[in-house]
Amino acid sequence: MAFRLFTSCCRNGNSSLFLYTTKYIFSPSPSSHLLALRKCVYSSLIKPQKSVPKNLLSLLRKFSLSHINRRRPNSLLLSEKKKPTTKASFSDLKRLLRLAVNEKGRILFAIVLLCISSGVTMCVPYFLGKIIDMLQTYKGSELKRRLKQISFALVCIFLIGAICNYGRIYLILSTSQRIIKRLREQLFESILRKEMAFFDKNKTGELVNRLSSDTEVMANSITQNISDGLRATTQAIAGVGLMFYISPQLAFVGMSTIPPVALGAIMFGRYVKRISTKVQTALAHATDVAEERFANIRTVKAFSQEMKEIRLYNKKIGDVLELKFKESLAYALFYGMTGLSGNCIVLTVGVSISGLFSFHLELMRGIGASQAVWGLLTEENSELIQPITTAPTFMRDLFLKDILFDNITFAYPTRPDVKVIENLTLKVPGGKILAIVGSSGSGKSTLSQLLLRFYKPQEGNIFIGETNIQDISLDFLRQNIGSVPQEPVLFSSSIRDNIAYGIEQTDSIPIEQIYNAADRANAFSFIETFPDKYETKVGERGTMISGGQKQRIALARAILRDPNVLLLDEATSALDAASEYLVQEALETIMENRTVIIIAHRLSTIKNADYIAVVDKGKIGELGSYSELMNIENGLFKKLVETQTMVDTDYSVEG
Ligand SMILES: Nc1ncnc2c1ncn2[C@@H]1O[C@H](COP(=O)(O)OP(=O)(O)OP(=O)(O)O)[C@@H](O)[C@H]1O
Repeated sequence: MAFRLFTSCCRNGNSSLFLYTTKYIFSPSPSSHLLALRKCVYSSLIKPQKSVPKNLLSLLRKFSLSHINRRRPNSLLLSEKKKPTTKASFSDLKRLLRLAVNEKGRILFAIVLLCISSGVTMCVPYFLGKIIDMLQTYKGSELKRRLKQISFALVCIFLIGAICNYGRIYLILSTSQRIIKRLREQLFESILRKEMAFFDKNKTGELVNRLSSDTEVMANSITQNISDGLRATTQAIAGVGLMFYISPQLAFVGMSTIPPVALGAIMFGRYVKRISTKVQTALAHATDVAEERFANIRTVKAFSQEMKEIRLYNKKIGDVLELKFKESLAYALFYGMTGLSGNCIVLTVGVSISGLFSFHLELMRGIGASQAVWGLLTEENSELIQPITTAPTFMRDLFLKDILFDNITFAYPTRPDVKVIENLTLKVPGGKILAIVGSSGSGKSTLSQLLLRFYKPQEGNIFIGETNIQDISLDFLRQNIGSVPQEPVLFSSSIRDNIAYGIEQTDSIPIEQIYNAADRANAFSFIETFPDKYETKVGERGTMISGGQKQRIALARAILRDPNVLLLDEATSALDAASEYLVQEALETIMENRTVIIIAHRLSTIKNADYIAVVDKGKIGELGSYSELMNIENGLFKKLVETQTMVDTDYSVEG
């Protein structure tokens, strides 16, 4: 790929890309590889499209994608499977077992320990026989001496067995946890990299359940289960061998029960795999209900809906129980059958053979649980996210240019038939303030989501200067567009961490920069009143501080990144006059020398804007300054103002 890029650069005569690509190919160290790679990507940002041919840009994107994937040698993204299926296949099993490849050293050692401890267990009948022989053969002090000897030998052997067992169990359990950890890391990364549309379609609780429960079932099926299965295998081989040694005829009679039981085990295995997939899905639904209710506990309580929610959760858990009953029935039937066949053979051998069958059953359970996880661990619908680095100033200047929404048509992927935006063209002049107004649901926030590339329009393009935003790397784009949403979300950490959110090296950022951002957002004084100041915990989603304080922390967060483009979504509900004033004052100072797109609900904001765009049914209905729009007889904007949709704030009274 690197060489294709190289030759393409030569062909197109692009000197800077040529230089960077050459650096990448010939640079000796991995860190300079990365640097050269980043330069390649960034160079695509600063070049106007005309000088970087399209084929070269797409090659560059593919190249960086292949690089990102190479960064993850242990990646699980191996399967091309798109949707989870319920059909058992050898590749499912192979894929599940591949999870254990990185742990093969530990697993092999555990197997050696298992062989020793199993050997010890199998020695017991032999030694018991010896003791019985002694009791019959020897008397008095000779018997005592021999018993002492054999007891000492037995204690030593049992001790070795115990140590091996200890080592085996520790290794297997810790290996299982290591696999779970890796699986969860990769699953979390894969989920987080999905496009926004994926999150519209998948529920949070379900994803959380995949992350917590499914991964555990999968890992256990290839660690603990393999250990138990191997123990059963060694014991079965030794037991069957012994049976044939003692009486081949009897052994044949006893073994005749194995084929029907094996057939039954295979059928049960398939059934358990299907049930396991259903159980995990039902559990995911139940987790989703719990997660959503906990997250919105204030609404649940305010509407006194506790009993209804309890009933709903009980119903979901009831579904899980029903499936678990079916699973238990299958297990009970299975163990009943294997127990019966075990009794038909010699008891110990029977137990080992039934252990083998249950190994198969557990493996099927693991495969069942893995179906949805494999579905999530694909590159499908994933965004190419690169680590944030500070871009040079000359590249950031791109974001001072005009922003053009060029003939955009868009429908949300979950509702493809409803065109939220249709043939919309809007130019936001660089360095100016544009207020977007319009009735609720007219598509204002959608425009900001398209600019942040949360979604891709079905038709049309968005340009910054002459560069299509699709040709700008995602991290670079989002790093340079500061966004303050209508309802800012804080994470359950300290105020300091929340302000620094979005800065890659949160710990190394000088505290003065945080103070400065807080000061500019008018948040400094209220933070100082808290006993723990910047280390104050804000609670889950910032529930421990007020709405106005939350907004100012979110503003400080946006200011700290010093973006050239600001996207502000004003809250529709009015804050108290003092908070309103402080937020507004902060906004006015930070809007200077930036391109600002503000989804406006307040008259004061609208009056301060250079331009006002009225969005009406997914199109731009009117565009102009405040006085221009107010002068349009029966105009959309005039009507909006007259019908008091806007929040009019008069700070002179209470501010
Ligand atoms: N994630 C989504 N999936 C499907 N439809 C959506 C999604 N988000 C918004 N919509 C729909 O798109 C339309 C435009 O929504 P948008 O949020 O852009 O409106 P808005 O003008 O910002 O409204 P408001 O002023 O009330 O915030 C609405 O009909 C809304 O229901």
